Amino acid sequence: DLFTSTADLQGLLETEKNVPHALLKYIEQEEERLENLKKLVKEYEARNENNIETGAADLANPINAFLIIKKKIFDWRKIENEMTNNGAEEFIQSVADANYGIRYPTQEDYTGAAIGLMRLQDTYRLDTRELADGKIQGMKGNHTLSAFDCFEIARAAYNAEDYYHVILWMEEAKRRNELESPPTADEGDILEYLSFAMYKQGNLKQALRLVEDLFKKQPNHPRAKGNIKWYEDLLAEEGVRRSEMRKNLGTPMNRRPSDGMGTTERNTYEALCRNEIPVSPKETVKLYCYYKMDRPFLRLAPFKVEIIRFNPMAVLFRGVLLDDEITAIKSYAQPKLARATVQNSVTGQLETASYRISKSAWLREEEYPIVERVNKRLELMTNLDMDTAEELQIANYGIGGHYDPHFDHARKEERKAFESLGTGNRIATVLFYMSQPSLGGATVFTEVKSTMFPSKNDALFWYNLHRNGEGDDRTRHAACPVLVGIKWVSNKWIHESQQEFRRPCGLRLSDAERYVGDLGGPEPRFAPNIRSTPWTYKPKKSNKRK
Ligand SMILES: O=C(O)CCC(=O)C(=O)O
Ligand SMILES: [Fe+2]
Repeated sequence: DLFTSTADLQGLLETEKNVPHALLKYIEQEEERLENLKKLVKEYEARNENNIETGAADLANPINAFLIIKKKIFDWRKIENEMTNNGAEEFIQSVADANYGIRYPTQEDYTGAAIGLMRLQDTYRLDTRELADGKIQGMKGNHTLSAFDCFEIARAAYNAEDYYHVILWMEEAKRRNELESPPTADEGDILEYLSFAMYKQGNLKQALRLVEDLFKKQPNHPRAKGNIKWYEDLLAEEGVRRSEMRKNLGTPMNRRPSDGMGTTERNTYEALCRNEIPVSPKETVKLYCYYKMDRPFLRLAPFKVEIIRFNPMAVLFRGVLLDDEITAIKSYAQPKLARATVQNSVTGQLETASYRISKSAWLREEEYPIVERVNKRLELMTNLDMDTAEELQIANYGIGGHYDPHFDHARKEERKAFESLGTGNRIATVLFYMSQPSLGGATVFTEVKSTMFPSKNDALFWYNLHRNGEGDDRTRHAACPVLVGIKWVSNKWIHESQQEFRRPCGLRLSDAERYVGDLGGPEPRFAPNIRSTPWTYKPKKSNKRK
């Protein structure tokens, strides 16, 4: 599929160049075929003149008759072959085939793109008309949607039984269709879909009015008349008197359907995506940045660390991936991009899901020296052991691409997760931002309510587990849909095993880092972060001992 990744969509534009060439080749083939057919016509014409005279006599002999039949069959097959063998199928296949260098969108891409647009509309509260005008948060694009485009978006919603969006987009289709000359959509179809969606959303009177409008315009419509009666009967059942059925329509109800997410979480998630939830100055005043120099190498090349949140701690490493490294990593990942999967919490199996729309690829350090270099850097950044970490994952989001709120770590009930890796749970996450979308695409934490907009070259880091090994559910987070622009990220999921001395266990839930690699040394806010104090066991002094 193409809609799940903008990187692949870009490929579509580039490979479109090949279409004229392929079409020309097909036309040449067709011309040759028609020439052959013309030759066959000539042959037949010549033969017929002889045959008609001698043919009748030949038929008397059964052997001759048999041979004539046989010959006719073979002749006819030749014609049939020449006629049907027009290579169109092969041509279509070659165009649809990625091997030819052209990947053509499928119906699924079309639907996926439409659903992505509706997700953007919901998350960022975009007005349907403005969106159709190509306006996004005041920015004017250079394309607008026709009535037919709106109709198609509405139909994608209809197929997903999402009548909320059917109403929004069919109404827009209707409005545009009335302004267009000639109209691009079929008015009858719009009215029929719209009236059905009105009925589904609990607006019987509106449904009746629309279907009557349809009947007025198309008295021979196969369903209009029957539907009028149907809606009238339903209204009567609800105790509406006949004289009232066409009065007091009011504004139609149109409630957004609930998806898998709870309403509260969804509201928080979307508000965070719009960056509408302010952080208290009481919290922000405590934040600071420092140079991480707690490893010998870092004395020469310190990392710039910004603490962006305490409890649970998250930091941003500034400028840890160079532009050239990003370009290289993207190019390695591009041919490997595949639709991102999620783990089924019951079976542990990987599957695709509409709540995660992106494409991703894994890069092995054995294969790419740059990836090896990044892994080494990750060790210096986090002070954690990278031998047990997962390979570097690269992700590119598509139209309205997003990832609904989730945990990176496995929760207690998800026993099967990471079982095959044998390296324990995901202790920490590093998220490199490899591009900066113009609008949207933030990483948001729905429990602690923080929003982080991607900034290219930087990396976000947080611990997923408490020091006692339990999952820290305050790390629940999501990737907001990309509104305008392109989003590339890269994740490193670091695991528990082999961190025994890197991040020693804490006994209480409250044992928490105040900075990256905190082993109990002074806070970098007050002292240079030049040495990680080795972890030592210090028993509490007992009062009783003398
Ligand atoms: O892309 C993002 O902002 C977050 C991605 C993420 O949470 C994930 O891939 O697990
Ligand atoms: Fe995540």
